Order: sequence, then structure tokens, then C-alpha cells
Amino acid sequence: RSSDSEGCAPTVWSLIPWVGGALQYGKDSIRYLNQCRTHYGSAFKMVLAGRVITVICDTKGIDNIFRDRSKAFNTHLAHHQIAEAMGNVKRANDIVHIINDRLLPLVTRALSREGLDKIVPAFNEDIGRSIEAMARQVRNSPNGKAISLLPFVSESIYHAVSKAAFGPLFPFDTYDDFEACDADLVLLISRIPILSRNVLKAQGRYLHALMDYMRRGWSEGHLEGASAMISDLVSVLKDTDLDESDIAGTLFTIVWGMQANTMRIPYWILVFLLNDPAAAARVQEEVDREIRDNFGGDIKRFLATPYTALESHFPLVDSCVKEALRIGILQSALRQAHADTEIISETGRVRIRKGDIIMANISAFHMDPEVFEDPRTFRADRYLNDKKKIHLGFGGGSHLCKGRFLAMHVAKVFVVMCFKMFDMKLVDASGKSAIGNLPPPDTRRSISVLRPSSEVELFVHARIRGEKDGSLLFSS
Ligand code: HEM
Repeated sequence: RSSDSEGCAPTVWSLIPWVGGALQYGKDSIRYLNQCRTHYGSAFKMVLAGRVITVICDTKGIDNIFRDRSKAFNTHLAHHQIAEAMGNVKRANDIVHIINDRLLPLVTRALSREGLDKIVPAFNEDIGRSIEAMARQVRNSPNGKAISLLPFVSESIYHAVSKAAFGPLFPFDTYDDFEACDADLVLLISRIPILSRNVLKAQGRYLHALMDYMRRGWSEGHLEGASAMISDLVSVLKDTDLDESDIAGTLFTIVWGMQANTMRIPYWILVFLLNDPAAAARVQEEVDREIRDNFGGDIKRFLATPYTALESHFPLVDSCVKEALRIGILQSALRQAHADTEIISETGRVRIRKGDIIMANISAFHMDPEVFEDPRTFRADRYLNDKKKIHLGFGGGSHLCKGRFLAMHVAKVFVVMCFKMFDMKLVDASGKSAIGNLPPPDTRRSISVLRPSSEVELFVHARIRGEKDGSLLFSS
């Protein structure tokens, strides 16, 4: 069915009207949205626990939402929900305006291409140290060593991004609580009393650690050791009448936006590449060639290169990052209308009333076989061969992700370093080859980039690539 002559998108039928599709959506959102699309067309309204959301699944309609010609949409609702759930912020209504009017312009500037030249050196240095630490472990085991892939990727990136943004005083031992909150974000949103107890404790500890960090680091109007971006953000927040816990909650919201997706993309890239030896060999060849020809074979020189000078290098790795963003992301762009308007979708005109919530179903676009040949397959060179091909992993329009350059850089440097330093094989817990073993995504716990299911633990069996290469990075 399509929108009627009045432009009303059809509403998905449900047995219990207020609950709507909440249970099916919570279980597997991609599947539920695909089922709705099959029955109702590419524009429909779904009800989730009392909220009516207009979902747009086709390219034309999604493009219309992002372009927002009548300037009728904002992202306040998404920011409100995350601040309330992740940061336990009490004054979320005020926070959304502070985020929108004061923090976003600051973040946009700091994370622009030029701005990144200030943040990236600290990230590169720290990620270099983490990989070096892994290289030491591997070197001490003559036949190499199996390393649990997910914590290796996530913890290294959590540490390096935090260090670059927040400086050395950041409470780095918060990783486990961060993971617990990200894994159970749905419980933080719903706050079901008994089920949410553990995650609420983790959240409480995290917020206390951030408050303590600010108390220790704040002096004479700036945060000691932090990047100018974070120091200025905290300064803006302290300039408001928010209390300490709401300031910490806003900071936690920012940490989450910065880290949660960023640490998953390199994990998926490694899993996909190590499952495809021919693609991995091409990446290996590119990494060796680029480091040899453009950085004199010196990993330290590669790590010391400014962001802007690195951007044009490693085009195949860049293509892998984009492909992982295409294949590994759920629908995630939410908008709310602050005026009556309409969306022109492939099914026709969809009328939108002031206050309506709209979701651009990014995953439907990414999996459209008319846009992407063989859409379910990871093709390392998909974006190498067709430079004009787009992905919507970072959303679109004026609300396009502000951290996209940083996120691309993090993934690129991590993957390049792994290929340069190690010979890697994908293995399972017993050490057997795990090629052909793609861990299923944990759809219940995924909000944006898919979280891998914890039931399938993958390891990389890593061996250092020749003493000469390895020794280049070792400081002792
Ligand atoms: C792989 C990593 C990342 C992914 C996949 C990602 C994805 C997204 C998506 C889909 C949106 C919503 C865009 C829309 O509604 O059209 C978004 C918004 C945003 N992202 Fe990211 N992001 C990533 C990393 C980062 C990082 C490192 C930062 C740094 C602080 C960041 C900061 C933001 C901000 C501030 C917004 C809000 C933009 C606005 O509402 O105007 N993101 N991101």
C-alpha cells in the first residue's frame, strides 16, 4: 500500500495498539522494518510504545529528509533520548538546546579536517603504543599468539580516542562500565527496575568517574591536558546553571557519540578482510607499498604524519572503511518536524505534521540491490572502483556526523597498523581457522553500528611480520 491521496502514510497494524511493534522492533529492527516495507510500501507509520514514527525507506524519500528544503526538521529528539538514557541527564530539554546552539558549532570546528591536525597526533601516538604492546606479547611467543579480537580493537581505540580528546587525566579504567552501558542502552532507555539494575550501577560509576575527572583537571578556566575541544565544551557547560551531575551526563553523552561506533568499524573491517584472503592480500600489498614509497618504510613517520597529509593515502583501506559503514550500520537518522511539511518519496507525497517523528531507514538504502550490486557481500574495493558511490553511514544533510573525519582516520590507522605489524589469521577459541565465520550481529543490543553477538568470540592469531619491521616501532 502507498500513501493515500491526502498524503497519509499507512499505519502498521498491531494487536495491541499502544505497544505497536515495540517487541518485534526491539528483537530485530532490520527484520521488522523489512517486513513492514514489504506489506506497506517504502513509507509507513509504525507505533513503538506510544510513539508514532514515520519511516521512509526509499532513496528519494531519504534524500528529501536529509536535504530538508523547508528547514522543518531537527534532531532534538535523538539528542534528548541519548542524553537522558546514557547521561542520566535530568534537564534533557535544556541540554538539547545547549548541544544544538553551543556545543555542535564547537565540535564541528574542532573536528573539521584542519582541526583534526591538532587531535590526531595524540591519537596516533597512543594507538601506536597499544599495537606495540600487542607486538611485544606476540614476539615473546615464538609461534605467535591468539588474541581476542573484540576487546583488543575496542580497548585500544577507547584508550587512544580518550587520551587524544580528554588527556592523560581521563579515567581510562572506565572501559568496562562504558561497554556495559553501550551493550544495555535499551535498558537505560526503558529503565525496567530489576532488569536495569546492573547497568544503572555501571552508569552511576561512570558518571562519578567523570565528575572526579573534572574536579581534578579543572583549573583556571580549562581542563588540564585535555584537547581544546573538550576543554571548551566543559567551559561552556560550566557557564550554564546545570549541576555537576548533568554536566558529567552531557560529557558521557559526548563520549558515547565519539566512541561507541568508532570502535566497532575497525573490528568489522578486520573480520571481513580476514574472512576474504584475496582482499586481505590486496590490503597487505597496499599497506606495504604506501609505507615503503611514501613514509620511507618507517611506521613512526607514518604515525607522525598530519591528518590532512594522510587523507589521500591508502585508498583501498578507505574503501574498506566505507564498505564496513555501509554493511555494518542500522537505520539511525531520526528527525522531528517543528513545522508542517511533506516528504516526496517514491510512493508519492507523505504529509508530515508539526511534532511528527521521522526515521530515514539507512539500512534499507544500503541493502537496495538497485543501488548496490550484491548488497549483502563485503566488497573491499566497492568504493575504490566507483568514487562517486555514496554511503549514509554518517547520516546526511546539515546533521551529517560531525566526527566522520576522525572516525575514518581511526579505522584507517588501526587497520594499517595491524597489517603492517602482524601476519594475521582468523581463529576460533580452540585455535582452528575461523574463516567463513562471520559473527552474527546482536540486533537486540545494536543502536547504530552493529554490535557483534557475544556468543561467537573470534581471535586473531598474530605473528610479528619480520624483526626488521617490528623493531622499527619498539622503543626498547
Ligand atoms: C564510525 C563512527 C561513527 C558513526 C558510524 C557515526 C554515525 C553518526 C550518525 C548516523 C549520525 C546521525 C546523522 C544524522 O542524523 O543525519 C551522527 C551524528 C553525530 N555524530 Fe557521529 N558517528 C561516528 C563517530 C563520531 C565521532 C568520532 C564523533 C565525535 C565527537 C561523532 C559526533 C557526532 C555528532 C556531534 C553528531 C550530531 C550531529 C548533528 O545532530 O548535527 N560521531 N553520527
